[in-house]
Parts: sequence; structure tokens; C-alpha cells
Amino acid sequence: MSDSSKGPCTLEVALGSRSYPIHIGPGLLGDPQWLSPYLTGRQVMVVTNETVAPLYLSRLRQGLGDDLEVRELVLPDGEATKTLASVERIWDALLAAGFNRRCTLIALGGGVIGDMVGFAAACYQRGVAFVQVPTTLLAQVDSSVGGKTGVNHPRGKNMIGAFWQPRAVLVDTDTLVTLPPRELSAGLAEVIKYGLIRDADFLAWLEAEMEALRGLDAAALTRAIERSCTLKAQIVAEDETEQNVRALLNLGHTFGHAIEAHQGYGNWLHGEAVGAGMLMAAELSCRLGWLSDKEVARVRAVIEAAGLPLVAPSDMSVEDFLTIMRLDKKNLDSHLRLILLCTLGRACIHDETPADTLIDLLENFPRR
Ligand SMILES: NC(=O)c1ccc[n+]([C@@H]2O[C@H](COP(=O)([O-])OP(=O)(O)OC[C@H]3O[C@@H](n4cnc5c(N)ncnc54)[C@H](O)[C@@H]3O)[C@@H](O)[C@H]2O)c1
Ligand SMILES: O=C(O)C(=O)C[C@@H](O)[C@H](O)[C@H](O)COP(=O)(O)O
Ligand SMILES: [Zn+2]
Repeated sequence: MSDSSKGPCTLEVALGSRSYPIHIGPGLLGDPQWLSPYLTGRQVMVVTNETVAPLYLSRLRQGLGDDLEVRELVLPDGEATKTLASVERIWDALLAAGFNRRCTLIALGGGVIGDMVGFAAACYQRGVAFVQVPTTLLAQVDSSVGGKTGVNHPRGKNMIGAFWQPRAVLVDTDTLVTLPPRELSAGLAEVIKYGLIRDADFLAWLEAEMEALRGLDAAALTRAIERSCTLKAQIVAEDETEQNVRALLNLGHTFGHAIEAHQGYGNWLHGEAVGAGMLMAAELSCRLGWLSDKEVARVRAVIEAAGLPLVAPSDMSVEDFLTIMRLDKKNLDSHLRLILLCTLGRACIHDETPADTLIDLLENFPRR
């Protein structure tokens, strides 16, 4: 997927002494100049999964140089493995190798690996360095940036975790060539999210370029990654621990997380659930008088063009949605906190959705 028209781009997540770079470009994985500056000592553990390891582990090892003590841990694949038990395997491996506080963990893979490795790093000996090397579109535009780490609980998504920032994010855009189309679509859901919450021009650009993006056009994908990371880095710098504006990154997630938990993690991909959830949020915004029918139709069309579902699971009742949504981490008291759209390109935090409006939406939203 190399776009030879320009060299790598570097963005910054500005967090004072914990600021870090996001390097984005083709061919970064095998080149030592990109990884070595972020290794704190000689001990390095690369954590990946059984799908990504045969594709990219040896390339990443080439980028590590020879004078390090490098261990590898290859975990099983899938959202269902995003558990405390998997994180314990990382801690066991670190202890078995005798790794100390100056070790560095490298997360090579999608958001599941990134979230778990970040959490393992946050807790190992009360915190060690880690580097994100995201290999899915979703991880490159979202999960590798911003320091939300953690695991799922059967009762709720990402319920156990910590804020722990990486030392760097290394996005090798060449890794997207092996990504299955369904996973590419899942990543596009989070890209569309940025347009909806913060950047109407970017949304219009995505509408125009969706075919190129789905066709793995290198220049289009690189631009989408750069714009997404720029917007996420700005929001994280403004509100690292989600006291206010960072919650906007949760557009579609209250509904989406409920779908993922109800369906058993992995049956619906995170991006698919977020895609359907963003349409639900748009339709609710319309019922509250903020979005026009025409604007909702644009949201539906761009989600459909990305190859994402426009329906909720057929076996999910209104009560199923509400029971899981009541546990959402954004809720601070008895109100449901939802992220809605005031207009296309601007989102808002809403604590006062009338129960009957929400129930009406949940009853009438189409099911698969
Ligand atoms: N921390 C955050 O801010 C944040 C943001 C968004 C999502 N997330 C989390 O991220 C997870 C979803 O991430 P994801 O969509 O990357 O899923 P994932 O990590 O499960 O990866 C998707 C699939 O693609 C495979 N894969 C990875 N790279 C590949 C490549 N280059 N070629 C071929 N196959 C490849 C994986 O093995 C997996 O089967 C969810 O758990 C979600 O909650 C976290
Ligand atoms: O970085 C954030 O903040 C986000 O909300 C990004 C989301 O896309 C991501 O799915 C995140 O993991 C959700 O966080 P949660 O706090 O709702 O579990
Ligand atoms: Zn998400």
C-alpha cells in the first residue's frame, strides 16, 4: 500500500512531559530508526497474536537491532480473548524472563492487542514503557492513540482498565494490504466518527473517497489516518482522562458496546457495532429536533458505503439494550449519558434524553 508520493509524517500527542509522537508512513516496521529511540532499556517484549505474528513479527524484529534482549509472546486472536486472563499471561511472561522496570513492551497488532499490552504495561511493576505498533485501520486511527487501555468484562465492555500513554505510536501503512475487507470496514467506522463529531469537511471528503478507501488506495488511506490521528490527538491533549470533551469520541459507543456485550464479544466487530450505534445516535438526534431527515440520510449513506451494518441484532430487545447501557462508564448518576449530534460535524454530551424517545428509537430501529 506504499504511497511513494511523500515521506512519513509525524504528529504529536501533546501531554507535557508525557508527550509522544505518532509516526505514519509506509515501510516503518523494518527500519531501526523508528523503534529504537523509544526503548527505555535493553529488555524488550513484543506481544502479538497468532494471525499477525506470521505476517509482521520478523519484519518488526529487523527494526529492533541486535544488541537487545528480545522476547516474543504470541497470544490467541479475537475480541473474546481481551480478558484479564490474557493480560496475566503477559505478566507471567515478563516475570519468567526476569524483566525489570526499564523494560519496554511492544504491542504489534490491532486494538485488542494494543489495549491489553497497554494495560499490562500500566500495571507491571507499577508501570513500564510501551510502544504501539498498530496493524489494523481501526488501531491506526483510534485505539493506539490516547492511552485508554484495558479488558472486557462479561457484563460490560472495557470495564477494567487504566489510562496509560505509550512512548510512541508507529503506524506502518503497508500493513493494511493484508487486512480483510470486513476489518477495513470496521476501521472506517471510527474514521467516519471523527467527521461526524468534529470535521464536516472531512466527512464530505470521506463521502467522496469511500470507494478509494475501500479499494486500499494508499494516498486516500494515508490522508484518512493522518486526519483521524490529528483530531484524536487534539481531543486527548485537551482532556486526557475524559472529564468532558473526550467523551465525544464515544459517539455510537453506548449503543455499540451494548451490542458487543450482548452478542458475546467478537460476533459483531467493534467497528460494526459502532457503525450501527452511530446511526442510532443520529436517528435519536433527529427525534430530538437537532438533525434533519436529510442529514440522517447522509449518515446512513456513508455508513452503508463503508460496508457497515445499518441494523441492530435481531435477538436484542429494548430491555437488553437498556440493561447494558445503564452500566455504561459515562453515566455518573441515574441518567444515561449519550453522545449525540447537534449537526453534522459537531457532537454534544446529552444527559437528559426523555425515556420515551429513547425507547421509541430502540423499538423501531431495524433488526437483522
Ligand atoms: N483504546 C482505545 O482508545 C480504543 C479505541 C477503539 C477501539 N478499541 C478497541 O479495539 C478493539 C478492536 O480493534 P481492532 O478492530 O483492531 O480488532 P482486532 O485487534 O481484533 O483486530 C482485528 C483482526 O485483524 C487481525 N489483524 C490485525 N492486523 C492485521 C493485518 N495487518 N493483516 C491481517 N489481519 C490483521 C487481527 O488478528 C484480528 O483478527 C476493541 O477491543 C475495541 O474496544 C480501543
Ligand atoms: O479514546 C477514546 O476516548 C474513545 O472513546 C475511543 C473509542 O473509539 C474506543 O472504542 C474506546 O475504547 C471506548 O472507550 P470506553 O471508555 O467507552 O470503553
Ligand atoms: Zn471505538
